[in-house]
Amino acid sequence: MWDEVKQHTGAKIVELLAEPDRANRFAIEADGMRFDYAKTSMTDAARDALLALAETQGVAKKRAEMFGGAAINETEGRSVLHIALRAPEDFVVHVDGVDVLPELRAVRARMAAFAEEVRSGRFTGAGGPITDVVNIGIGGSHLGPEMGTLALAPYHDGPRCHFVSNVDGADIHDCLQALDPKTTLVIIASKTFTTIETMTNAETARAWMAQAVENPGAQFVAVSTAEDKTAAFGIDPSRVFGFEDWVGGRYSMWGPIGLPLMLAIGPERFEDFLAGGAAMDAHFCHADLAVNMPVMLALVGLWHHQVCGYPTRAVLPYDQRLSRLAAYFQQLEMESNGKGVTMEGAPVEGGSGPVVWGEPGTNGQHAFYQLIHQGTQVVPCELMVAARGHEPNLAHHHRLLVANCLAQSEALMLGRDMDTARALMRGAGFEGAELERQSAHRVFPGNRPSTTLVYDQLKPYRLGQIIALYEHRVFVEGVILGINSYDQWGVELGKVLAKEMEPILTGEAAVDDKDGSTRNLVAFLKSAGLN
Ligand SMILES: O=P(O)(O)OC[C@H]1O[C@](O)(CO)[C@@H](O)[C@@H]1O
Repeated sequence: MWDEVKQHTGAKIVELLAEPDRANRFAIEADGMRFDYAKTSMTDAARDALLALAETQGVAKKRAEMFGGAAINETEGRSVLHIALRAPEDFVVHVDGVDVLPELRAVRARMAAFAEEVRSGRFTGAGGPITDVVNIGIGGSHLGPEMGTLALAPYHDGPRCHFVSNVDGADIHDCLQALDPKTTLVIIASKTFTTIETMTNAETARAWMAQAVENPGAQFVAVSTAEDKTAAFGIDPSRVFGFEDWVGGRYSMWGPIGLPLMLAIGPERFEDFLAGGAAMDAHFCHADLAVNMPVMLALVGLWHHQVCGYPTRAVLPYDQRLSRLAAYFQQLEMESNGKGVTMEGAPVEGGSGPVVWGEPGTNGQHAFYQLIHQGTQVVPCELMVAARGHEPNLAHHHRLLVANCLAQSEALMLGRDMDTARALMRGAGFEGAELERQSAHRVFPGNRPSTTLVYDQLKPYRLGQIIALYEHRVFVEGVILGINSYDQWGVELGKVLAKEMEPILTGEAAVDDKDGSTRNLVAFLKSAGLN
């Protein structure tokens, strides 16, 4: 599948950029955002070949199937309809013959009414209006609301929101110790309401609240598809916000899982966030493939990993408030496309999705960028930055941020050759063998690819666009690879073995069946005070 595209590798980015109008022909501007992929080694011929692949692999057909409610998550027999959570008024989609939009809108209206009650102080805890909200969830029931709430901090005018995910007791301990149970609302967010981390933390939170509050259940909210289980936990149905199993966990922040974000920024701004997502959906559905942002972002991703063989990609937002974006994209991309077999069960050609990682700039520049510039493996960088921040009195900070973002992509591309390094070191007084040695350390190979996404400001609408852009990128990559991007069987085995392991630690089950390494680790932990 990749042979034709592979013939087009090896171009020098600076030479490509010297071609007429490359900077415009390898960029897409739509609805207030510009995606620049001119600083990659993708040639016109490579792009044509990749676009041909997108056509033959049926991206447009699959896209229509997804938006039409077909059960494209074939291994679980489910539709994939997170797009319905943010759909415009005139959108209609049926699942098993039922128009799903009215119910989704009814739940959103209930969420909004509840959020307004909490934000206005009409909904009270035992000690008065709610000051703090603790969201207990993990994976898709945690990363989206946490990332989004951090990202949109300038728009917060509701209660403070906190997030607990890890089963490590340190997480919930450190969160709760600063809070007053009488004015705290706890959201238990779990699609299945069975996830061990979330249910363990939920029990701990309930016990914490019961020490100070007569009816702790009254300060609990549940977000789940499993309404029988939320009832069994003792949460009144009026405070349960349900959603359907055709919304994948990592795609769920648009619906009730986004409740903490709605509480923090208010229902109206949450609607702006949804509108941004819907606008990206419209672009994805209607723009030609060659000028379609999610499609081209996906083709750049495939170009770098499956064609050029770069093992990872870095997400580098130049925005401190996007500090959890890389973690969010890690789940979105790696849980979706980290699959070794195609929908038919055959090995994936060219490998599954890459490792995704990153940190906000400029912090990363003083840490791992060394390897990105001079290490021996190429790391394609996905940069993003807003034209302006939210602190007009600190505009000079923001200018520096933007300057660094642009300078990094330039430095990665240009590099520094030996002659330039020699000139530099000669100027510093070196000569002979020492000049050669010192200069070698100051050479940058260059020709390192990056893409840059720019927009005016990180407001709710833009965040919605960015998240939907990456969701559809994952979809397109998955379709071309032939992967089911919407299941996650790879997380199951560890869960099963952890269940077996716990009784071994308490001594209720024997360790003898385990391998020697595990037996020794258990023995050491026990001798070191395992509790
Ligand atoms: O919302 P739940 O059912 O608690 O699941 C949390 C997360 O766990 C996973 O199933 C992985 O273990 C994710 O896909 C999901 O987002």
